[in-house]
Order: sequence, then structure tokens, then C-alpha cells
Amino acid sequence: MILPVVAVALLRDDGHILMQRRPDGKQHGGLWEFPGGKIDPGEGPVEAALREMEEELGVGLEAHALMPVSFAHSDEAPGKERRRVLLLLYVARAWSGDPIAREGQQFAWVAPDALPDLDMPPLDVPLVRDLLRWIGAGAEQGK
Ligand SMILES: Nc1nc2c([nH]c(=O)n2[C@@H]2O[C@H](COP(=O)(O)OP(=O)(O)OP(=O)(O)O)[C@@H](O)[C@H]2O)c(=O)[nH]1
Repeated sequence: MILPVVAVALLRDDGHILMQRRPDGKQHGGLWEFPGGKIDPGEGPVEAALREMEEELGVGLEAHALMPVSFAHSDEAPGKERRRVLLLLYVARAWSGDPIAREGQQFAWVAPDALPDLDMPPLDVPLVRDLLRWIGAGAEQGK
């Protein structure tokens, strides 16, 4: 079974990115990840992203503010029982409301240089690399 998951990098004007810490006791507990979660059956990825950002952080996002940046998936070795995750990463520069930890999670605004130093689930490592490239490319174009 493939589990589709959507994640959003909120990118503040000062270049910092919101990361949150997974609660202890869950899979990947204690690791830092992008806010987001599973795409529900019948839901589209953008719809799921808007829902998760509201549920987890209380921020309002418009669909057009979400820009796809990268995706990653867990390995597809045949015969493995464990679920395979397909993780889609969007970035958003605009939202309404100040993020609040609605699920009691710890979150932090992280400088781009510090992102690779965080302990993250394995799928986030290539996503962070692509996000930093995406941000760098935007900076070169004067965005
Ligand atoms: N939100 C999010 N999930 C990630 C990231 N990287 C990554 O491997 N995941 C994995 O993707 C899945 C996300 O599902 P979720 O956040 O809804 O999981 P959950 O256990 O909190 O949901 P649940 O409590 O409803 O079961 C988890 O297995 C999580 O570890 C990430 O950057 N953001």
C-alpha cells in the first residue's frame, strides 16, 4: 500500500522555515519534519495541505499560494509489508494568522543553513536539499 502524505514548508520573509518536532512515541517520534500529514481518501494533495495547516498550526492558506517543490518516496523493495510513503512537498510564502501549536507539538523557525543539521526522517533529507536549491534559485532571480 502506498500512503500519500503532503507537507508544507512555510517560508517566512526572513528566509526561515517552520519545522515541527514529531511527538515522542509515534513513528519518527522526536524527529523534525515539515507540517502536514496523510492525504485522506478522496482528498487532493492541495486540499489536504490546506486542511493540515489549519489543523496543526491554525494558519490559513490559499490554494494558489502552494508551490510544488519536490517529492520523495520510501524504497519499493518487493515483498515488504511495511507501508510505503509518497511524500509531496510544497512551499508557501503567504498565509494568514500566526502559527500556533494546535496539537501541542514543538515548532521552530529554522534558518536555511541550519536545516540540514536537524534530525529528520530519511525522506526529508532529499526534500530539504531540493528546498534549499529552490530557495537559492529564487534568490538568484531576485525573488
Ligand atoms: N507531516 C510529515 N510527515 C512526514 C514527513 N516526513 C515523513 O517521513 N513523514 C511521515 O509521513 C507520515 C505522515 O503521516 P501523519 O503525520 O498524518 O501521521 P500521524 O501518525 O501523525 O497521523 P495519525 O496520528 O492520524 O495516524 C508519517 O509516517 C511521518 O513519519 C514530513 O516532513 N512531514
